[in-house]
Amino acid sequence: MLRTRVKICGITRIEDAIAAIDAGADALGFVFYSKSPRAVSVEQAQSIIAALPPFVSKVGLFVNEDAAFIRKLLGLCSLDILQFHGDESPEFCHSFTMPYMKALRMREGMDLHVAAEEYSTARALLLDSYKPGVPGGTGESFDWHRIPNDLDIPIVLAGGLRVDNVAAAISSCHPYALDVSGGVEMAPGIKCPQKVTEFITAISDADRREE
Ligand SMILES: O=C(O)c1ccccc1N[C@@H]1O[C@H](COP(=O)(O)O)[C@@H](O)[C@H]1O
Repeated sequence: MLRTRVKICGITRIEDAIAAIDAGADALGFVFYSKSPRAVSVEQAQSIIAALPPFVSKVGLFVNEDAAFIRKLLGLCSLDILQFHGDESPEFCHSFTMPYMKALRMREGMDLHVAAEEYSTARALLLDSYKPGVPGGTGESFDWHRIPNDLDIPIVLAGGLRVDNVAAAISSCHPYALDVSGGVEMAPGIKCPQKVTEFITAISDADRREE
């Protein structure tokens, strides 16, 4: 059975991180973007990461951040992969010699074949909804049928995912992974363990149905 991976983004508390891992999350996202309600400080991320068991991917999310800040952070926090959620160029994303995903907001006219070529050094493209002036965490989904099925790069699907739409998301575009933030929260930055569990269970159920 092909298993759709799960990233729970916007982790701000140790207990939420552990609950997500216990529920089966593959990756946890730490938002280093000060304008987000889910932003974490370097110290906060350090203490959460220090409490995690092995074999869970730690993702650092940035929006048009200074290279110097990112480099300094990489020396302080043990991250596994970077998520660039702004207008970062392929050269910028690649310059940290770390695995990275490039988030693309699905504005009209977005050509994913061109983007996949541009960001050919990315480990995945993360596709999110486009909302003018909001870089991410919009809670809104987009038309998943816009994703071509012949892309040569893993797709991480994001934007407005919830327990009641993950099955449709998986059957429409068979992404490598789903990334959720707002859909599993009880308040911005505070995850709801029950929603996280239901979300991951719904993914496993959908994967089984896709067999
Ligand atoms: O989570 C945020 O606050 C955030 C802020 C700025 C850029 C990206 C952000 N999160 C990412 O947004 C998408 C969708 O989130 P949601 O499920 O619709 O709330 C996801 O990739 C998060 O990693």
